[in-house]
Amino acid sequence: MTLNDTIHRVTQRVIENSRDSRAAYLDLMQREADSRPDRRSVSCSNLAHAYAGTLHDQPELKSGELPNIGIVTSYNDMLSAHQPYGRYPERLKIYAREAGATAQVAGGTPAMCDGVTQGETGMELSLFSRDVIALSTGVALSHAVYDGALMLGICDKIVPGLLIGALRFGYLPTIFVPSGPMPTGIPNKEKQRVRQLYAEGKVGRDELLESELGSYHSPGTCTFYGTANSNQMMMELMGLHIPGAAFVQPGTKLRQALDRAAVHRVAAIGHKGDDYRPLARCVDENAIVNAAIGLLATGGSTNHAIHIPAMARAAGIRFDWDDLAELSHVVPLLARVYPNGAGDVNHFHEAGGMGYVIGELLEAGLAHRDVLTVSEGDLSRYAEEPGLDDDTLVWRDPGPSGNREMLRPVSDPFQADGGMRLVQGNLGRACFKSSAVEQERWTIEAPCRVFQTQREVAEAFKAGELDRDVVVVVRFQGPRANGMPELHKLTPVLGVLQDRGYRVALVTDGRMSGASGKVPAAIHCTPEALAGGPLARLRDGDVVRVCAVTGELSTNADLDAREPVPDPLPEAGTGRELFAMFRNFADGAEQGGSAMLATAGL
Ligand SMILES: O=C(O)[C@H](O)[C@@H](O)[C@H](O)[C@H](O)COP(=O)(O)O
Ligand code: SF4
Repeated sequence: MTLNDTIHRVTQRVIENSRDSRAAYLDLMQREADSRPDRRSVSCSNLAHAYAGTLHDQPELKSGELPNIGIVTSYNDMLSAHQPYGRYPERLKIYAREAGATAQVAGGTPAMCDGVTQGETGMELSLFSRDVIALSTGVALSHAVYDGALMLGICDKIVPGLLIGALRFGYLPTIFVPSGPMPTGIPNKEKQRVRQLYAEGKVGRDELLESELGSYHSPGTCTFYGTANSNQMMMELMGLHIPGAAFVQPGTKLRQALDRAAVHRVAAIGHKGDDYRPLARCVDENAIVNAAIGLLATGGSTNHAIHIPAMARAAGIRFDWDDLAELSHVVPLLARVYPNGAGDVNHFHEAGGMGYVIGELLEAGLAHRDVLTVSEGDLSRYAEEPGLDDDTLVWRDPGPSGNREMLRPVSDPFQADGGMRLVQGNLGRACFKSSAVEQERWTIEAPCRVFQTQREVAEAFKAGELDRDVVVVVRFQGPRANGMPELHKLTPVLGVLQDRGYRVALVTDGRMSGASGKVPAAIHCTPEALAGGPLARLRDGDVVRVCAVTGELSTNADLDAREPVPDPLPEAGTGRELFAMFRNFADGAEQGGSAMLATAGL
């Protein structure tokens, strides 16, 4: 099947817009590769420092003949998703020895859980933690003694941060190693129901905690299709996983076989072999467009409207929301996973999962087959699903959808177009995740109430002031104002208002969680309110229109005739004062909201 025209056109535009920056990136990677032909060019005292801690592997390392793999781990056991990584390094080192290689933990990165910081001040560090992770990855790999890299990370900011960091060492072959979702707990919709009851004061804290623990109950990634699981989807579509590794649960034999395969594979695709697959060449314009296509076809997290442009920049590629919106016109919605549907990622995986989605997209000419992956060949391998035949890892055709409530073919999708729309007008440009919102709510026009904190919204709700058709505006939540927190704690409140029969929408320059949905929301509004953006000129009662059908985000108020309200002062506490440089130099959400990339001139 030939490639869809629109996808072809968008990709050509991305290539054209990236011509100079991509050439400069590839040139730098080539120079980096050429300047490190061999570890034996590193001085002996430097090497001795690198090897001193690796008692088992010193003889092999000394020979300088075997590939040495750097592991970058984001392990901590506060993130349920990352808890399984605690034991990974020792196992990965054993697998490396089997493959005639050595492995070292090159370094660790922080990893924060947005589930823990949701609605708290710690959330104001969250987006910038991606750049801290990229910097930490850079620090880890700056010890130039590696021939390949393995990235251990799953959750929201971690995968984008690892990828951004690793791309600056893109001459190394690099594989992402997920550790899989936790088993299904209580249905996510039930969890949401109890939250709404709590917001209305109808159940108490004990009942709420019981329900939350029924959902988040053991090690593994949380099972909603939020940012973490969207990351896993993207790594498949970019060909950076062992095919089908995304959603295999921790502690299973299959998981172990996939981890083992990742180590064997990264040892085989280094520059000394005859199948060199450096990260810089894997992540090209086709791969970035594929990531966006996957996001749209599966109704993935809105956070990736920020992360994809940021990841692309690290590879010298320019990708923006016009590209995303144009792709969204032609990429059908093939999956409905909570918050866009009832089932979770385990159900999605059982129904055919990523193998099915990628197979459908490739078959219909809706994704680039032609990408260099870390596996053999092109993206076709990712249309298969892994399994065990006795103890041998095999890949099979996933067959038809095992559950048409959550996974559908291109010939009969949930929606003819993708799950994300661009809305724009005199209030700026914003993202609207249409996949989670009922179509009759795609247009909301109502007088607005303007807030500057989530807490103020909750108070107005409790006081009954929001019991009407309303566009809730929460401003000064952009990257430069306060680090662009997720405002997911608004979901139960706005959900209750919607369920009471009101027409409600949210407009904000902040983010929502990948777990948010249901309520129409124009988010990541850019330019942000700080320093005079249009949201800073809105007043209570102005009529605001959000329309995902026509792509509008506007008000009938004469904004030009008004002065913006003054910027709030930055707040201190929970370490926020340390992040001033990230806030001060961050660029817009559409560019990735990154001070690191902006000041690096990338
Ligand atoms: O973007 C995301 O996917 C979120 O950051 C997610 O990781 C977060 O932790 C949720 O806010 C928790 O979701 P619940 O509200 O369902 O607990
Ligand atoms: S998926 Fe979200 S809530 Fe779950 S561990 Fe990761 S960051 Fe935390």
